[in-house]
Amino acid sequence: MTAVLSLDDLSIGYPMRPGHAGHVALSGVSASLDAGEGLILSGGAGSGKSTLARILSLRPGAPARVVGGTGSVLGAPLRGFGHGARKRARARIGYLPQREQGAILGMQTVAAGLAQRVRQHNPGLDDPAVGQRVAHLLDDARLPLSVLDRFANELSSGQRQRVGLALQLAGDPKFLILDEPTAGLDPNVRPAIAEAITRVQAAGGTVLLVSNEPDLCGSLTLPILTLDRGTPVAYTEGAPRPAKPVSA
Ligand SMILES: Nc1ncnc2c1ncn2[C@@H]1O[C@H](COP(=O)(O)OP(=O)(O)OP(=O)(O)O)[C@@H](O)[C@H]1O
Repeated sequence: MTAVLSLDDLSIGYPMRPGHAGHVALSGVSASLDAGEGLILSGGAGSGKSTLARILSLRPGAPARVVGGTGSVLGAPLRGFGHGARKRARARIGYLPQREQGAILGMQTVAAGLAQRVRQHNPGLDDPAVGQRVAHLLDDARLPLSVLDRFANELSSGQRQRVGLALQLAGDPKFLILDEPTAGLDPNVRPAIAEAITRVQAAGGTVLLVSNEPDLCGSLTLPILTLDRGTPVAYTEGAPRPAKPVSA
């Protein structure tokens, strides 16, 4: 079985640009995650967490580049040829970046934004089925139905983050990347995030969570990779996941 995430001595750098010297933001990162597994990335400010999360999302236009080692996500190589494979893999990756809350819906209401995302991933669904899926997504993100006709600027920042989560869950991601999803937000966001992680893993998806928040990380059973100034410095095994109950 191919690993969902495979990193071997990966280094990532920001290229030189006018007025800014290039620099290596991350080096020597190795990791492997199979379907259903997860990892927490922790570390201080500037340790390289968001840089790694962004590269692994395969979103185009990242300012950073892989400058050493090798890596792949959902079978797509992180560097070199493989644009087609990266595009296919990207469609199966959910990525909730840090601080991008304002732009999540464009000029649409929550209902329209979620329905659009559901249709993108399931072109054959009829309107009632799309509506049902949207209602499920709201439930999964612990949002009330009353947010459906709101625009992003009419939501609290915690609600916006949960809408961002629902948008990423709409495609049933095989790999879900959450970058500091609870930082600075109201405590209602935490259970929505923790439940989403557990649900994605239970469905066979893989999760990368960037977080330093003890309450969130402690509520999960995931291993923790700690970075310090661009270098991995510690790895803590996760707690064993509870066995599934055996039905008689
Ligand atoms: N667009 C950029 N251009 C050049 N350097 C950058 C850019 N973005 C981040 N860096 C640098 O890369 C390094 C890692 O930054 P990164 O944002 O990945 O760290 P982080 O661990 O996510 O920090 P935080 O917890 O503050 O979000 C830092 O030295 C940072 O200054």
